[in-house]
This record gives sequence, C-alpha cells and structure tokens, in this order.
Amino acid sequence: MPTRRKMAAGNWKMNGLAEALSELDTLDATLPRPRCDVLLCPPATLLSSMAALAKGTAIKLGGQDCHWQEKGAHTGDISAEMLADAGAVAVIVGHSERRADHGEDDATVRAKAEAAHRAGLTAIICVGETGDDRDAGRTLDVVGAQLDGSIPDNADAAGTIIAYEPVWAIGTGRTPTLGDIEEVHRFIRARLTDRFGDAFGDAVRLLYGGSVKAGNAAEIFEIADVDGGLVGGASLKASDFKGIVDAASRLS
Ligand SMILES: O=C[C@H](O)COP(=O)(O)O
Repeated sequence: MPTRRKMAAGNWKMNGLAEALSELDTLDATLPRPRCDVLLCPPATLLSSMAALAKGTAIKLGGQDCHWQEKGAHTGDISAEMLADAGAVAVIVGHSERRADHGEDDATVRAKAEAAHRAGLTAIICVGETGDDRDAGRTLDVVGAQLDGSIPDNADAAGTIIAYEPVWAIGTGRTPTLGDIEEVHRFIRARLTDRFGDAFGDAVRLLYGGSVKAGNAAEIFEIADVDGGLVGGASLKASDFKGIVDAASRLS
C-alpha cells in the first residue's frame, strides 16, 4: 500500500491584509501536532511575515504563482527563487484563475513548474475542466491534455503535487459527486504512472480543490486517490480551515 501523507493546503488568493496574520497564530494554537502536511499560500505581500510567524510550527508556506525566470525585467512578477527566499516551500502553478485571467497555457505552466523545481520548491500543478467541458463529456480529455502539457518531463514525485480543481466547482458551493472525483483522480494517477512509472505514480500526491469545507472534507479525503485538498474560501479563517486540517490529519 502506498503511504502518502495527506495535505491540507490553503490558497488565500487575493485576500489578506496584515490583520490576517493572526489567523496563522490561531490555526497553530488549535492544531495539536497534525499528522498531515499543512500549507498556507497567502498573497506574496504576507509571505515573509507569515514565514517568520510559522517558524517552529507545523504550518508551511507557499506562493500562488511564480515567473519562469530567475530574475530580470519582468515588472510585477515574482520568481520562484524570491518565493523560496521569503520562506516558501511550494508554489501553486496553473491555477484556473491564472489560466483564465492571464491567458496561461500548458507550456507556460510547465515552465513555471520547472522554475519551482529549479528553486527547490514543490510545484502544485493545477488542472481541471470547465462546466462546458464536463457537460460535453470532455473532462478526462481536457485533464489528460493539461497533465501532458503542464508537467515537466523531469518532474519528481516528491517535488510535484497535482491539484484537480473542476473550474465550475471553485467558489460555487458545488462539488462533483464522490464517484466523479474518484474517477478523475484514478485517471490522473494512471496517466502519471504511464508517463513516469510506477514509483512516481504511487508516490505523487493528488489534491482535490473546489468548494471543500469542513463538512465535506472527510468524505472527499477518504477517496482512494485523493491525498488532501487545495482549499480557497474555507482556508481564510483558521476556525474553518481547522476542520479541514483535522479531517486530513485523521485520515493520514
Ligand atoms: O485553490 C483553491 C481553489 O480554487 C478552490 O477554491 P474554493 O475552495 O474557494 O472553491
């Protein structure tokens, strides 16, 4: 049996002023030695302050995006090396909001994942179908193509996490059925095993994202190929996120 440690990852998106720093303290105070990995991805403006606060706790920090280059004339961008320097251990790449808002295609996402690896960060690579894709029965084709195009050829399982996030489930309160989540996660693991081999396929972690809450986390994280969640709205308040961390911890 593969022993993959569950992960509860919070993506704060474009939310969080300095006052949100207290959420980290609250979360830490309420987490008695979680048996899962706990990751918070705040806006870049809060990263170094949160990394300082998180020192010595079970909470790790991540970025929400990075540029593919190490440095240079790219106004407004942040490199993976800068995120690592600020205390991040991971970075989300290819989130559907980046793909939609910034026109990021699979090649761009792959370059960003390569940059993450270059900087020693775990790349959390997001894939997921739109509502139209699902209605048209294209979910597995779309997700398969995103996986093929977005994951670097030299990816290693320890430094790579795939987040399956159906676009239509993000922030909507709607989730796929447990059977649908199971089908897509099984498909993702099989696709990765075909490309990278059994060891990679067994070890790589697959997160589900899209309207995960304390109330549905356990039933989703119990699915065989689901290794935790990438959580948006319900990660903003420590009191909400704690229930999700607890579910991941119990099932680890
Ligand atoms: O990265 C997180 C996802 O986009 C999920 O967001 P949500 O939990 O608010 O639906």
